[in-house]
Amino acid sequence: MSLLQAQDITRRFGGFTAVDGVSLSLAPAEVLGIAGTNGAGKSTLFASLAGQQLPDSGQIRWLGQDISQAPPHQRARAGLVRTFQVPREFKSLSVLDNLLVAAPQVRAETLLGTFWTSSAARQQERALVEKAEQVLEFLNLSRVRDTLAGGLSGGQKKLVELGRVLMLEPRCILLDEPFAGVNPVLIDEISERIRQLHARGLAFIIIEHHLQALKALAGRLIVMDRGRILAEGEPEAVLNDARVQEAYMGGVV
Ligand SMILES: Nc1ncnc2c1ncn2[C@@H]1O[C@H](COP(=O)(O)OP(=O)(O)OP(=O)(O)O)[C@@H](O)[C@H]1O
Repeated sequence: MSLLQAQDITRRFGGFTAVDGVSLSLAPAEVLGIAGTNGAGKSTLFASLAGQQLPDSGQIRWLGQDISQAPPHQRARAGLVRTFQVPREFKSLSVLDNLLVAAPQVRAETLLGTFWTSSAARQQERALVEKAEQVLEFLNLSRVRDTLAGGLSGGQKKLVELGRVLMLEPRCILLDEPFAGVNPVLIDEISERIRQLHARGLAFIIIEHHLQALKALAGRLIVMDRGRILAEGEPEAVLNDARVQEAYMGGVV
């Protein structure tokens, strides 16, 4: 059975159709890449899959269940999460606190240390801090644990964004341009973390303009153009497809 299945997704903004009848399916523990020209509808498709925007028509299934109308937090609780093209870190919170506030059980005031007195609550907080520290270690971010997130580099912010969704223990992560604004060393680092998570059984859909890095990760690639799927299949073959070459500036892929 598919982990995630989207059938005929259409999303309009006024008279403009940003996503036009897109269907895709993702197997458990698969890595699917999505590339495409600017404005092709990739992020809008993600917003429909993750629930930030409801499609005007079409159906989304998660493990066979219809989740088309489910809000983002319900999808996240079921294991489907996304990151954003522009990381949404809390700039004035430390890296550790950024992970803690992403955990579903945490109330903001607990982080500030006010009236959080019962021992069960303290135990829960300790367990969460431990979990966040493990995630930070995995992402090589332990040394910036107490740094304010607003002061991090572009690549580190992308790692924090990944850490925040890992706190939700997902089965599938939708990554929106994980390599945008990231230096080559951190692109390798982020790619390696994705590989490790994939080896542990996580599925990914990755939107990315950095095609070489995407090709190295994805087992299958979809290229979108003007709201539709232009080509789909094995990454090398898709990138060599004449229609794809044409869409990308007449041949420079
Ligand atoms: N909230 C909105 N209101 C109106 N138009 C929108 C809205 N969101 C997206 N669009 C339009 O829908 C189209 C698809 O946008 P989208 O961000 O999904 O493309 P994309 O493939 O992710 O582009 P990029 O690679 O540049 O991030 C664009 O023309 C965009 O201007």
